[in-house]
Amino acid sequence: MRRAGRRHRRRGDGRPGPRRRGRGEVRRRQRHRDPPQRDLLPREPGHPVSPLIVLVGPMGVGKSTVGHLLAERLGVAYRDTDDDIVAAEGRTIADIFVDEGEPAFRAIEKRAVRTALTEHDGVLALGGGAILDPDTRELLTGQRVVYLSMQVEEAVRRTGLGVARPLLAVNPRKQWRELMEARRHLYEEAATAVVPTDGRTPEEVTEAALDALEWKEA
Ligand SMILES: Nc1ncnc2c1ncn2[C@@H]1O[C@H](COP(=O)(O)OP(=O)(O)OP(=O)(O)O)[C@@H](O)[C@H]1O
Ligand SMILES: O=C(O)C1=C[C@@H](O)[C@@H](O)[C@H](O)C1
Ligand SMILES: [Mg+2]
Repeated sequence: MRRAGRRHRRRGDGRPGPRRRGRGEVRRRQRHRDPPQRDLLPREPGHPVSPLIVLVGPMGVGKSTVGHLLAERLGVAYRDTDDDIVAAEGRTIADIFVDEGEPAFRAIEKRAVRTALTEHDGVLALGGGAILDPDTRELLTGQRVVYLSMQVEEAVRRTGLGVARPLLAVNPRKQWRELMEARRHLYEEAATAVVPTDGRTPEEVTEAALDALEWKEA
């Protein structure tokens, strides 16, 4: 994990490749290069697909808001695994929790994340708890993962008491702290870059993420 200044391996399609942890690889700085223009690039059949950016972070941190802004800036599509689940299941996430419980939701989520990681080549936001799954964490190795972080006061401001977030339905401040104690290190370990969002507008967070990825010119 690092906060800025990463270097990325480049691959043949003119965009930076995902982070790899091998030795002896060739890396070049991304700064001052053209922003990715996925839609303009011809892709051979069978070309492996992976997201340009994967956004992780807790509920309400701004993954959807910033994800859309990033996608617009980079000229790529936005996708969100929570939305995929709702569309595929035909019911809300809160309803899935109530009807089937959290373990069943996590199983659905794990499949949704795996699918999205192999189908989507834009900005992909994962549900806040997706990081809990060890297989998902393994799949994130080698991806360009941006962890959007925030402190508890900001979290309470942004999430409130909304029933749409079942894990924060009762005593959100305490529940959020407990969730983060269990998850913070997982987000950090998966992250290529950590972008604090406290006191920043969505536009400022977007700039900070592009900066951390050395895509300031996008
Ligand atoms: N940088 C920001 N500053 C202030 N408010 C923000 C910021 N980013 C997002 N918000 C607001 O916080 C709320 C949550 O944002 P958003 O839905 O994008 O978070 P999320 O991470 O996608 O949440 P979830 O995990 O529930 O999908 C929204 O009301 C949004 O307008
Ligand atoms: O943090 C979590 O565990 C969750 C976050 C949301 O994105 C949803 O995936 C769901 O509400 C669970
Ligand atoms: Mg969201």
